[in-house]
Amino acid sequence: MKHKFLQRSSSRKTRTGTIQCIYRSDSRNFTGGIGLNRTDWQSSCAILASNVVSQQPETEKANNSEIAAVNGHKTLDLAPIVDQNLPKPLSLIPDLSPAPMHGNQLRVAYQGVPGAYSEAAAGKAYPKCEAIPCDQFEVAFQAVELWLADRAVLPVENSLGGSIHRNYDLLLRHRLHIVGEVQLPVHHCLLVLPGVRKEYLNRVISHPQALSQCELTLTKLGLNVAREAVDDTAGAAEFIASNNRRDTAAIASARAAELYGLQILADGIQDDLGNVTRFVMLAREPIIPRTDRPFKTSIVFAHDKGTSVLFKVLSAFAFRNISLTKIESRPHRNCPIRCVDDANVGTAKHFEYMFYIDFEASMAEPRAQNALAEVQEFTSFLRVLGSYPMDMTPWSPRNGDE
Ligand SMILES: O=C(O)C(=O)Cc1ccccc1
Repeated sequence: MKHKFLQRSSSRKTRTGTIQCIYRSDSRNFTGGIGLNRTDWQSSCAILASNVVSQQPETEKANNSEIAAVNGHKTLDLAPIVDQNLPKPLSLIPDLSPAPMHGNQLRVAYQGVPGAYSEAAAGKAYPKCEAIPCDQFEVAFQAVELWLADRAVLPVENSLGGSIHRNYDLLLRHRLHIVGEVQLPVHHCLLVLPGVRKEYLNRVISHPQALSQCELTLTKLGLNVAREAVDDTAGAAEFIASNNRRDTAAIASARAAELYGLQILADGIQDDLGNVTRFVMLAREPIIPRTDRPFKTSIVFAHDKGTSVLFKVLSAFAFRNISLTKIESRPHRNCPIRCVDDANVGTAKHFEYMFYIDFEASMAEPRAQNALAEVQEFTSFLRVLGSYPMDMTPWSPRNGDE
């Protein structure tokens, strides 16, 4: 895996001819998508498939590697990198010069600097990829939208900390498709400059998820010092090294210690051995759903009014024996509050929500198509975020630690 840098841009490339989302024609307030009056899920899939094949032949190749990678036990194949050679993350894209050609190597944008867990997730999903560090998630999304990268990798949930809500919001704001997932066991270390002892420390810095995943252990270690959140774990390690901070420790990976010349003061400091983060892989085009291996599908929906909508939606899956692996609600950004007039009582305010559901079926399966056709009946907005192979990697506490 090699590195290069991307910068942020305020411009966007216009996209044409692909189905971004499928929702009812009476949906409003949402951009990005082609409305279909009455969903024919079979033909939608066929359209998706023909778009993929005709517009982007490279996707076929990537599909195969996507499917192979999530089912295999691949480890990151990274040669040690000298500090000065480490790339600085993309922050601003000053112009829209065309992306350099990289032959067949898949370019995967991630948020953070080398040594971040997202980089490890990119390596697990696409073992021979070129990982491209970006300073923000927005930049990683833009990198794909502007063809500077082929995939973006996004952490969405953690077994200890739960959903990473901001990233769910990003999925909705952008038009990328989920084309894969990886579950990465996360093994945190406490990193300091060589020779630094616990007693010298007055601050621990890291990504907010890492800080919350290690809270109890830090307290047990007697580290009742200030916690400070930074953008990514490896960035915290880099900060200590480049600023020679002998009063600060970082929570990051062993690989970050190696890359930035830090010492591991404590190893495996996550509060739970089974600390796993789930990442999704995003692409400009969806992959063709298949039925010959376990697939998962992610959807997001909203509803205008009506009672028991959630119950009805859940029953559409339950009646077809489709298991849900996730359900999450987020306040509705475009329409966060609903006022209900009641002549006697006045005006009541209700929060409005977007619901995210992951279910264990492929959009190529009639039962999934039928379930979504039914869900569409009860909802004002429905978007398929992606149908993709499930990460079936057998898991044990030390398997695949980064
Ligand atoms: O900061 C990183 O290294 C990330 O990739 C985000 C993250 C942080 C903590 C656990 C998993 C992912």
